Amino acid sequence: MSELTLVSRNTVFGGHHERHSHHSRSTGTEMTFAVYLPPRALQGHAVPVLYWLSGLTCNDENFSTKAGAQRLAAEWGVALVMPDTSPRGADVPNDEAYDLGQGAGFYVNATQNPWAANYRMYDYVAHELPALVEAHFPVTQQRSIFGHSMGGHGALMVALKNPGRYAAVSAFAPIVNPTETPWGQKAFAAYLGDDSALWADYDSTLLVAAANHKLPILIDQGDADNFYPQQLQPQTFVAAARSAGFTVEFNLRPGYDHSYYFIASFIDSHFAFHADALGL
Ligand SMILES: N[C@@H](CCC(=O)N[C@@H](CSC=O)C(=O)NCC(=O)O)C(=O)O
Repeated sequence: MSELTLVSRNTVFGGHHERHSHHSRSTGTEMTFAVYLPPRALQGHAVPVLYWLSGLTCNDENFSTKAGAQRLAAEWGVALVMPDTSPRGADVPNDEAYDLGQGAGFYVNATQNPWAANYRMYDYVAHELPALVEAHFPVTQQRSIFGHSMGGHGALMVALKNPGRYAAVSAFAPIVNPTETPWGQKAFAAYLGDDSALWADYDSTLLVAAANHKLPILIDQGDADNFYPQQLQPQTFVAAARSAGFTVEFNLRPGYDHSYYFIASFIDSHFAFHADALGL
């Protein structure tokens, strides 16, 4: 278990918003993540954890500073964990495009060079980070997960691949079918190779059809999102999930785009959804 180095701590809504760095055995790099500990945790109670996965170009700070989530985490008494979206560093492979390389790890374990050595974000967010969080902070083993865009893909995919680990999953404008849409096809070809049959293991729309554990799912999508429907296609996932017997709430939000303004507008309902699933 790696040691944590405290990077910063801010008091917000009576809790602590902390950034920590540590050596990751998954990525072989120094990783930074943020955790929000609500007042209830600071008072000595173990609290459930809500994991947030961000989208392309983000690190742990986008959601921390733009979504308004700490007020809700304080009110509901849940910890929030916000990882980076890729390994980083001068020695870590990168690409000049915003949708590949640093800031664009797609939450997969890369098998192709030059990415394979460091781009193991599936192992990081699904296994290493939860173990680290549960060892270092006053949290229970109750978990839930949500995310945005590339992080919405990550949240749905990680939840579906780990039955019973998460109480619920929700997403804002998720990339639900990366094997069939341009962002996903580009990233999966680079990270996983040209054999598209090997991509299915990370595609939520394909995973949901075969999933036995039916956790509740919530998806919000803005209809003024400039990446909708070309990159996102949430209705494809919703149809597959409902056919497989999942309960899915899907909201198409008139006038909303892909930004954190959209996320901030509906973050309350995502917290209420996860709180209900966590029995809060
Ligand atoms: N720079 C790109 C668009 C990048 C972008 O919109 N990133 C989104 C996530 S998109 C899917 O994963 C984001 O969350 N950005 C960070 C923010 O704080 O808004 C372009 O120009 O098209």
